[in-house]
Amino acid sequence: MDALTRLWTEIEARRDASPDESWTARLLSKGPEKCAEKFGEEAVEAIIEAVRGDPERLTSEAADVLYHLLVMLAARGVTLDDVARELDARAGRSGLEEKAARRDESGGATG
Ligand SMILES: N=c1c2ncn([C@@H]3O[C@H](COP(=O)(O)OP(=O)(O)OP(=O)(O)O)[C@@H](O)[C@H]3O)c2ncn1[C@@H]1O[C@H](COP(=O)(O)O)[C@@H](O)[C@H]1O
Repeated sequence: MDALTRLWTEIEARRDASPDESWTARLLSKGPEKCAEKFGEEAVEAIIEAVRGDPERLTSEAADVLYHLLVMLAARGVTLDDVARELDARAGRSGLEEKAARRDESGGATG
């Protein structure tokens, strides 16, 4: 089992745990908005470490980001499988190609 799948399984298993015993349960009990806020904070911390350029600290912050991303998804009923399917659907299509297609659809607006 890969690390993300293991983590997702643990998060799902903590849904009904006591908020006194589980950080995941505590976060989920505060609602999706709080989970989203926490994800945002962790993302900013990862950005700071990416700019500073310390690989070990960035690795640690990236792990926090991935954990809090999964909790945010769980709070809104989106599964890791849902995201994996979306990624698979994009496989093999260059981001540049996808952006060009969107530009054509919107009549030439750039971004
Ligand atoms: N991967 C994680 C994980 N990453 C981060 N965190 C917690 O996220 C919390 C972040 O809180 P804070 O913002 O207060 O911490 P911080 O970012 O250091 O902020 P400052 O203190 O710097 O302000 C900390 O309590 C971390 O321990 C995690 N908590 C749990 N997991 C996984 O989830 C599983 C279930 O954990 P529980 O739900 O706690 O049983 C664990 O076995 C782990 O695998």
